[in-house]
Amino acid sequence: HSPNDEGCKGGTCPIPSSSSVNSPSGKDNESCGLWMGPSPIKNAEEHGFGLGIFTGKAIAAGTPIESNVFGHGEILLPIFGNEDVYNKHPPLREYVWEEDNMPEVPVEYPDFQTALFIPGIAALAPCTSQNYNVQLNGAGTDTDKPRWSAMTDDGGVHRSKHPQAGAFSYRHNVTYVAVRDIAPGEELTVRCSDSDYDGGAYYLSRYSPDDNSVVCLDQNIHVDATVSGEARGLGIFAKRKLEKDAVITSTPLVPVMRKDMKILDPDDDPVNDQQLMLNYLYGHPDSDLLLLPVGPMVNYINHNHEQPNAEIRWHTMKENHQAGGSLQRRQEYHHPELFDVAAESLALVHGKGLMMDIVALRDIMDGEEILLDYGREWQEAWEEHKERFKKRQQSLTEKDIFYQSAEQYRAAHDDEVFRTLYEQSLDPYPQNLKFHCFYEQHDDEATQSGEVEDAYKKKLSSTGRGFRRFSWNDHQNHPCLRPCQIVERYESDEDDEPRYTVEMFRQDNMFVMYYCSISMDYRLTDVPHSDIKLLDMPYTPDVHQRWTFRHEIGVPEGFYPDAWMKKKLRKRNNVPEEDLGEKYKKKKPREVPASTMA
Ligand SMILES: C[S@@+](CC[C@H](N)C(=O)[O-])C[C@H]1O[C@@H](n2cnc3c(N)ncnc32)[C@H](O)[C@@H]1O
Repeated sequence: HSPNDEGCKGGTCPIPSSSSVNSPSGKDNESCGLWMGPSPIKNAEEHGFGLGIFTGKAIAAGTPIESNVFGHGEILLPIFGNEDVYNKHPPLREYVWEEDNMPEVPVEYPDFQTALFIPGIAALAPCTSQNYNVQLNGAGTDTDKPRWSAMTDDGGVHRSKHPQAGAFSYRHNVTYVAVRDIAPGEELTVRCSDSDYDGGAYYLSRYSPDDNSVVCLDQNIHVDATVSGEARGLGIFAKRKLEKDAVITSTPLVPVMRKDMKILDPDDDPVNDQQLMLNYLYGHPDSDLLLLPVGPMVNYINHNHEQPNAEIRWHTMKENHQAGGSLQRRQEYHHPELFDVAAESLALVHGKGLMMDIVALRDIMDGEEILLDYGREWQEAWEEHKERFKKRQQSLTEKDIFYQSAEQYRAAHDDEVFRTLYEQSLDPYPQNLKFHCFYEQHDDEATQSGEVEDAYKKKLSSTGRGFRRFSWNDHQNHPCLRPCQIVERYESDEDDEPRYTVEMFRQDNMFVMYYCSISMDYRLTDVPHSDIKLLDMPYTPDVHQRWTFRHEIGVPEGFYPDAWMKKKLRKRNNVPEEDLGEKYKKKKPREVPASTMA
């Protein structure tokens, strides 16, 4: 890339890697290892809008980013059963990934499409199919098999004992890994199927603590298991002494309408109809507008009603970075003029956003957990939830008491081989678990190549039934995940990993993504143990139960401007049509196209 004049305004210059300024031989930044700032790439490549993430220090190929910088990876918040995220293209669409990057997630909620939201790098960094410098852990080098990985960990809660069950995400520790050496100052770019822009090195030419269009991300905080009262899961901790009024971290916010957090209820299943994501959104009871933090690690911040040590405030921009100032609109994220826009209109605007700061209310000691007060409404809702939970505990069924999620089952039986159908008849698995196998869908291929066995063809034509048989080794890539049952187990000549013969049925098509459906029943041999997953049956995990807690985080009184509040008679201050920012819409595609996509 050649230097681009536009991108250099405001001191953020895309500089070719051969440049002597901030070149790959540049020195590590002493004060900041990872920062967030106006993205030269988004500006120069017209690739979405807003902030990017930059490394202050050299990163060697193979190094995990977030777990290195923050001590832990990001949270994963699936958005279950919300096709509007794709169809209506709200601003949230710019920040989510498609479900097939982690096919075990939509298995939980197969009736409607699921989107994957991971804050931080996954949400903010520009993505490209070539010359990216980081990719998600688990992605491997095989382009047809992204298989992102997240840790699943319920923090020790059980649905029969803990009111926290299902109220926070059990999926976390998602980390990007450098795919090549990355130089100090370089913008992080992530892998996806988008080829509009072909990657290459871009640098934010400076990081200055005085420039508040740039936020240092790792100076003040790290992530660890929460130690705060009734919170469970993870939390954010001070990694040095912070003075009263210090900005601990800042985050861009994405508007979400309250109604969009309602889940389409699948017909027969009594599931919670509020997204888990609601528990991570900020809002006011008298407003339909909710705000989703998309900056790194902020979604881990827990609540303390009596003794918070931090509060949220709107980010302020110094004069030279006020909207319309020296930054290009594509790079200017914080737009205070949105305070005058009505909630429903704001939730349609692309190309503009708002930032909030997490600010110390008092001096905070090194190692203290950062805690916000989620507000009185939240506290009351939580107390009510606990009461309801206690009542429910008096009438628990054995099913609830002895419930074991797939994660809990796996943790207890990690080193066991999988039992075959025959073995299961003597020693069954819990009823809420089901085997799923990765495979390569190849109906078309089989019919076209005439590969289908004669016997099978005959059987199929006479009865319309029968198994299509093949070896798992016939294909290299296995992006599809389907329910399967285990027929046989045997040793392999190649390694110590057991192999299995499994069967998959057409009738299970309704539980899988459409392009993974099969038109005949399959019998696969040689399936390796590592490509078979014991997963929760649809709608059974804690997060989908009606009794789980759902409530947004309350913003302090006065935080929301008047224009965002529900009022019967208020003159709407709508954004003019031409300012909805259509050109800033950026599709966040799947990481790589599944080979079986039509
Ligand atoms: C923004 S998340 C906080 C991060 C969460 N600990 C995690 O690991 O994902 C908010 C949710 O965490 C839980 N939580 C946070 N603080 C809590 C508290 N003081 N008491 C009970 N639950 C809390 C609630 O389930 C709440 O809806």
